[in-house]
Amino acid sequence: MTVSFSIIKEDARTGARAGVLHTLRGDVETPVFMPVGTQATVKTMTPREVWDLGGRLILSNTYHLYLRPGANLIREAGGLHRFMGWTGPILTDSGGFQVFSLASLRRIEEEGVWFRSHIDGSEHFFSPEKAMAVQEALGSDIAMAFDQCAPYPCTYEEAREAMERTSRWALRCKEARRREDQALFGIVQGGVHRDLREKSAKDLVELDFPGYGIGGLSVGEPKDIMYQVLDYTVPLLPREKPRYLMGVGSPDCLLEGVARGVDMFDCVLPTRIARNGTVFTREGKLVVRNAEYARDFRPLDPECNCYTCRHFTRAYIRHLIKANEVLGIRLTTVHNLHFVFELMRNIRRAILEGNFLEYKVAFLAHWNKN
Ligand SMILES: CNc1nc2c(CCNC[C@]34C[C@H]5C[C@H](C[C@H](C5)C3)C4)c3nc(N)[nH]c(=O)c3cc2[nH]1
Ligand SMILES: [Zn+2]
Repeated sequence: MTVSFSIIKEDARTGARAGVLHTLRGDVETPVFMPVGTQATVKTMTPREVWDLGGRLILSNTYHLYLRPGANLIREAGGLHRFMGWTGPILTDSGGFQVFSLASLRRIEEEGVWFRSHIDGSEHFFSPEKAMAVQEALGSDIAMAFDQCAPYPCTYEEAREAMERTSRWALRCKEARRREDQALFGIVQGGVHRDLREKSAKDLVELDFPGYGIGGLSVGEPKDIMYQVLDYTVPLLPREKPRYLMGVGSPDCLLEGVARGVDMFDCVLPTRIARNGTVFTREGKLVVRNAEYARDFRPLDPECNCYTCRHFTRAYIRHLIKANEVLGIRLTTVHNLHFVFELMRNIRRAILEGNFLEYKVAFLAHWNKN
């Protein structure tokens, strides 16, 4: 068995659950936030720093690594874990989302997708079989099925077509599997249409995957629409299997997703906004590069005990960022990753202690204050 999931505690008043994802490279406590390592690195962080901050399961990407440095090179390096020096479990997204969002799309056919690389414009073809071959070359512990994520907004027909193709492609991914040491998760599509989500979940549950991605969300729809879709989609999935809400999210979305029974999340936000000088604090976001912090000698977040907040001030970090000193975005990244990992630790503890609802209400009261 490559990946299995144990539920430790289910919350009495919400859909939240605390669990453990068992992988061949170690156990991961859930709910879990996966930092994103787009090009085989969590930007500006060493693997040791990600681990020490609490990162246990990181996310990398088929599309990017296929284009550069190439799947065969990483296979020759002994796989992605050895290539990037990460000994914990890795989840790779299939490239379905990126091909539709990053590359300049050429043509979608039943067979697969022709696209032009966002790097040099060269032409490529991706299919369920190709996406599985690349993920097997990378050697990730969890591979995501090659899917078609419908844009938002889109017509009912577009959402139906993308969902039905995703179901057919999920079967092809399952049939293309060659590695016994890699788990394959299916991805539920269906846009914001309940009947399409029900059909997608039915198709995928019949294929009996060890875990399920919830795709097609966080694509520009209002948050309350995303929460409504989760309200009726999560219950369609097997209770004993992990649910992964793809591309989510900010602290409020993490709390709302956990409350609806989501176990796994990934988002570029914490690391991406850190690189442009914005950090998470208990009271919401703080843009430390702004002039108002030039003589502010307090830590980024007075309530935070991360390395950055224990040793440096807003004034110093602002100076580094304005001076384009690399240390600046390293310090904001350390803080943001610590903030999100600490949030997930607090969420899990609150579920285990039975006061998750109170924790969620209290956190959001501060977070939405300004
Ligand atoms: C943001 N909203 C959102 N994301 C989504 C993703 C990508 C998840 N993150 C992986 C990713 C995506 C990019 C950026 C980084 C690195 C790498 C390329 C892998 C994270 C999705 N991925 C797939 N396969 N299918 C979806 O429906 C989907 C929907 C999303 N909605
Ligand atoms: Zn901090």
